[in-house]
Amino acid sequence: MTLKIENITYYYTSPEDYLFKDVTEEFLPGTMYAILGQSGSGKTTLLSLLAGLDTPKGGGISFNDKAVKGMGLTNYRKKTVSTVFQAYNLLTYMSAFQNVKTAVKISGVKFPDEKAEITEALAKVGLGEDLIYKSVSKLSGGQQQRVAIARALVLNHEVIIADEPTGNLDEETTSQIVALFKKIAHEDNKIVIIVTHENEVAKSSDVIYQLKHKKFERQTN
Ligand SMILES: Nc1ncnc2c1ncn2[C@@H]1O[C@H](COP(=O)(O)OP(=O)(O)OP(=O)(O)O)[C@@H](O)[C@H]1O
Repeated sequence: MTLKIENITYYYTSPEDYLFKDVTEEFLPGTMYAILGQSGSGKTTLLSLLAGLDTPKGGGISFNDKAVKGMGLTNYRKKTVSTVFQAYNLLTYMSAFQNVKTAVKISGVKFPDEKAEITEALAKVGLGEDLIYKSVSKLSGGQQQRVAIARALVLNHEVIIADEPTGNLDEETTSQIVALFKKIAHEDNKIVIIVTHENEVAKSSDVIYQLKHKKFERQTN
């Protein structure tokens, strides 16, 4: 299982004004990656390519040696990759359980015992039955981010991508969420890729990519 980017190039307006060019990397299961870089360096752009929300201007992305473009971006998003955002992006008038259930419904996946799958995903992120039926608007920021992570986990996708997932959280909650992502990478053998500007998050990752001067520098912790 590998997610590969091969010679990818991206720019918004003109090719001369590229954000990155000819970047080749391989992302492996069981590994937590952090993407660091200054504001405006292109971290979110790279993530949107890895998440199948956009395609590179040059080069290609493949999963298990199949081109993402060939399988179709929607298909790739539905089957392979789940995304977690800084702002949680939950339906706040619904409970945690309903938020995860909605994601399952949208995906079209049919579980033999849906309730058990949803409850298990929520339990995995540390949310028990006392919390999962409450409106998410009544949960703390850290708990809401856990709901968003459970929503990403329930479909059992191989790639979990997160854009500044701890950006709204305090230090202690950040450590807990980072530990959770690490557990998902190491114990569930997933490819976890996190964009962050926080050194604390980067330090806990297995591999750091630093977007610097339009190039990626790779560093192993
Ligand atoms: N839709 C767009 N059209 C044109 N330029 C864009 C667009 N989206 C982003 N950019 C520009 O591309 C550059 C990279 O943006 P991106 O959001 O990927 O950076 P980032 O490293 O994630 O930044 P931050 O840490 O501030 O979120 C920025 O200069 C930004 O202004």
